[in-house]
Amino acid sequence: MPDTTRLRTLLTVLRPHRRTMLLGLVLGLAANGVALATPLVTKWVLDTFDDGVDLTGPVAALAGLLVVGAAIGLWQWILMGTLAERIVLDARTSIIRRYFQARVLDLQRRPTGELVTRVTSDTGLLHEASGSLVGLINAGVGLIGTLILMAVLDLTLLGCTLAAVVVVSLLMSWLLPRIGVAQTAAQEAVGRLGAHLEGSLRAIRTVKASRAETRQSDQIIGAARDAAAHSVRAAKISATVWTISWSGINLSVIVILAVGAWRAHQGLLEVSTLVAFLLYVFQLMGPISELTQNLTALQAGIAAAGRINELESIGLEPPSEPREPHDPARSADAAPVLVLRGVTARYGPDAKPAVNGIDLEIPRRGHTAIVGPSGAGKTTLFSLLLRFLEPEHGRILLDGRPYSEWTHDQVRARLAYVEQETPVVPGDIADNLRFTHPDASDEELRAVLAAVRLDGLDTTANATDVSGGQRQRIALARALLRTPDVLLLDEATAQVDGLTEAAVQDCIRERAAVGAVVTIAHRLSTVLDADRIVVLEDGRVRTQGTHAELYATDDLYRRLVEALRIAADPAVA
Ligand SMILES: Nc1ncnc2c1ncn2[C@@H]1O[C@H](COP(=O)(O)OP(=O)(O)OP(=O)(O)O)[C@@H](O)[C@H]1O
Repeated sequence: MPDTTRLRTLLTVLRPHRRTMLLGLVLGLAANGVALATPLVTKWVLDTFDDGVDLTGPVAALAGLLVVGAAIGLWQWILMGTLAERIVLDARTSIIRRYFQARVLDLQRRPTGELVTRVTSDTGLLHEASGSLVGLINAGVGLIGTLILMAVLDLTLLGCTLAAVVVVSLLMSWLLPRIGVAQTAAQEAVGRLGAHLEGSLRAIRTVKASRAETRQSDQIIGAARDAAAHSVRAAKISATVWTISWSGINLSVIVILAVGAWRAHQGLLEVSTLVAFLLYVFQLMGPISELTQNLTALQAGIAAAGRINELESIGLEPPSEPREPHDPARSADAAPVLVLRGVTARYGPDAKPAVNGIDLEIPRRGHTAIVGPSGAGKTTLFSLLLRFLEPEHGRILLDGRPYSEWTHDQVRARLAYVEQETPVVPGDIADNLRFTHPDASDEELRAVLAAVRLDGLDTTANATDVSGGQRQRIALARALLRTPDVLLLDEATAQVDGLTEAAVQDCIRERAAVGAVVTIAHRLSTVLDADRIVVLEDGRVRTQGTHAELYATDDLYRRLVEALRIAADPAVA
């Protein structure tokens, strides 16, 4: 991304705060004015001292300047510090909201850890950058103001100073862009570090069982080393710029002292003027170091803004505009609740269709089981029903109305989904059960826990402290709270205990008596229990019917059932 685009992104982030920045700038300029006046007032004190007149006025002016300067400086510091925090918070808020409005597949395409570092680490860099524009203008004005006042005091001495300023400026324009490059590289390494670390911690059991701890940690530490190496490079360049600037100014102080002393000796310059001039030379260090620091911060901010801007490429789900609410009375009881007509979908423009011309009706009541070989499109079908993925061709209808006439929210409010992996969300078991319906009463929680045979489970326990089977039943209980119209259940492939299997079975049966249940069936008992079975193959509906019909007529179905039978009862093998 070109630097101008990144800079524009940074400016977009800063724009809402322009008023505060303007106030910061005004305060900065006022502080600058006070600082610029101080040497002249000092000269006035010295001159008055020489003349032997009453010193009260000049000294009071000098003291007043110091107090006012300190007060303005303090105000500006707090103002800009608060602004910086607000800008970081705004950036974090907008990214977090964007993540949760994003299309599921767009989000899942990126490593989670990388997405996390954009919120935690990249936004942090905006902190320094937020004040940098104000700082740069302030420092520029301070620099020019100092040079003008130096010109007023003595042109010859100004010549010596300018030589140092020119050398320092050239050096900065050469070295500063390199700091930006190093910082971008460091941030990218931090992103890789986050992605790798998150993935490895998530798979910690596999990592340990594979005795891959050292290999994994070495790889992750490699990313950390990269980040450190790039940051060290940035630090070295900063240090070089800083040291050479300091030395240049120090050298010019010595030259100015020598030239000034000689000129004072010749009677061409008053000693008080030399003192004031030297004070300006020391003050010059302020704007110069401010310029260096702010340019460095700006480079870091531009790098961060660039990385934050990349998140714009994450596609969002269309916003949910309130439309005509669902009227259950209007939907004919006999009509299917969900209908797919010629639905084709793919995961990328060049990918082959994951489902192809699917025609399917889900009756308002009863259990429909989806079976098919791996990669047949079962999960894709669920993603389409849940609107994680949009069809390329064809339509999906809910209560006879196409999905396009419902909001994402309205569709999802009618469905309950139990994932195969059955993840628990952060919090205790009660939080997990109330995840879809936060207002559910304790009574309701007890009822669904009883339904999945987890009565007596301590709902205040941490949700991660439960067994795999319990986790599946908690996920099912969450889906059963407040009776959904359609229960979508992606059955776990892992073997579960008999009690869990029986509990799941009973729940499916009870739900199917009053509503629609669609399962991606991985268990023989689920298939045998279904009212209707849909066989998917290569993204198409191969056939559908009851177990008896399909077993008699379809080979693929027979083979799938045999495989499940062997899995269910290894003794058969
Ligand atoms: N996120 C994805 N990105 C790209 N392609 C995908 C993605 N998910 C699935 N596919 C592809 O879409 C096709 C259908 O996959 P899907 O996951 O729907 O199959 P499935 O029947 O659920 O398989 P399994 O039983 O193994 O879970 C496969 O060819 C798969 O490679």
